[in-house]
This record gives sequence, structure tokens and C-alpha cells, in this order.
Amino acid sequence: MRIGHGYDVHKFGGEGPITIGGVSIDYEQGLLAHSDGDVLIHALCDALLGAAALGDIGKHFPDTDSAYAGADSRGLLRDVIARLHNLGYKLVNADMTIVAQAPKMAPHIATMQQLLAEDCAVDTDQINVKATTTEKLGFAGRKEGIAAHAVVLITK
Ligand SMILES: Nc1ccn([C@@H]2O[C@H](COP(=O)(O)O)[C@@H](O)[C@H]2O)c(=O)n1
Ligand SMILES: C[C@@]1(CO)OP(=O)(O)OP(=O)(O)OC[C@H]1O
Repeated sequence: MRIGHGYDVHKFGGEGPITIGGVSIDYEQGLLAHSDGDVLIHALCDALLGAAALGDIGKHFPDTDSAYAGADSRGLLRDVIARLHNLGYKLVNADMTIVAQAPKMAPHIATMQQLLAEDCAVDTDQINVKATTTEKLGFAGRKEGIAAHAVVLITK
């Protein structure tokens, strides 16, 4: 059994909606990024790659490569899962936290879990997504951006 941790941040800017965990959520601003800015999936990819000692998301999908401009992060996640499967690893479980003062994530959590389970080729009870504000403290609290944390276990 191996553990992995991922953390990512994207800054608000431009026009909404935002995409988090594969779900499009109406918001007054978008998230600035080379890809679709799905901060939750990026943290999950980093946790999976870390668990398998495969580096990080930027190593595999560089933000200098136009192939990933506007990329659907679900495609990146499926690619990461395929790399792990090729090494004989499978996901045991993933636990994630979205740090955002706004928008409200709760109505979208179940859909995120379904989509992420589908992309990771696991059951929905192997995927948990949570959300928290920071009680208006820090960059997330000032609604300057969104952060996400992910922890995974993988096994052969
Ligand atoms: N962007 C967010 C942040 C939080 N939630 C939900 O609200 C609950 C309370 O958040 P606190 O930061 O006050 O602890 C939290 O447990 C989440 O369920 C949310 O939906 N969207
Ligand atoms: C996802 C990638 C794709 O080019 O770009 P960004 O959308 O900027 O996201 P980041 O979290 O900085 O990760 C780096 C890249 O892999």
C-alpha cells in the first residue's frame, strides 16, 4: 500500500463558470489556468502520481505545451490512472477537500464523486469529496481563488 498527497490552487479571473471535479458550476468569475482549471482534479492527479513515485502533473502535462491549452482535466485524470494501471497499481480510496469561500460546493459533491469514480475506474464509495470555507481568512477567504487537497492510497 502506498500513500500520495496533492495540493493545487487556481486564481479567480475572467468569466465563469468554473469546473470543479468535472462539474460545471455557475460563478461570477472563472478560474485562470492553462487547462480548464479544475483544481480538484489537479490535486487528485498529483496525489496519484505522488503515490506511484511518478512526479507531478506539470511533469506529464506541461503548461508550456499547447496540447493542454483548455484541456478537460478529466482526460488528464484518466491518463494518470492508465499510467498507474500500467504499473500494476489500483486506487484503494481518495479523500479530497476543496477550500473555497464561494461558490457553494455541497449541491455538486455527489456528482463530482460519481464522475471521479468513473474516471478512476472505482466505486463511488472509494471517492470522498469535502468542501470548507476558511471563515473569510486568507486568499480563499477573500475569494481570490480556490485550493484543493487530495490524499490517496494505492495498491498492487
Ligand atoms: N465552498 C463551500 C464551502 C463549504 N461548503 C459546505 O459548508 C459546510 C460548512 O463550511 P465551513 O467552512 O463553515 O465549515 C461544509 O462542511 C461544506 O459542507 C460548501 O458547500 N461549499
Ligand atoms: C494542468 C496543467 C496542464 O498543462 O496546467 P494548469 O491548468 O495551469 O494547472 P496546474 O495545476 O498549474 O498544473 C499544470 C499543468 O499540468
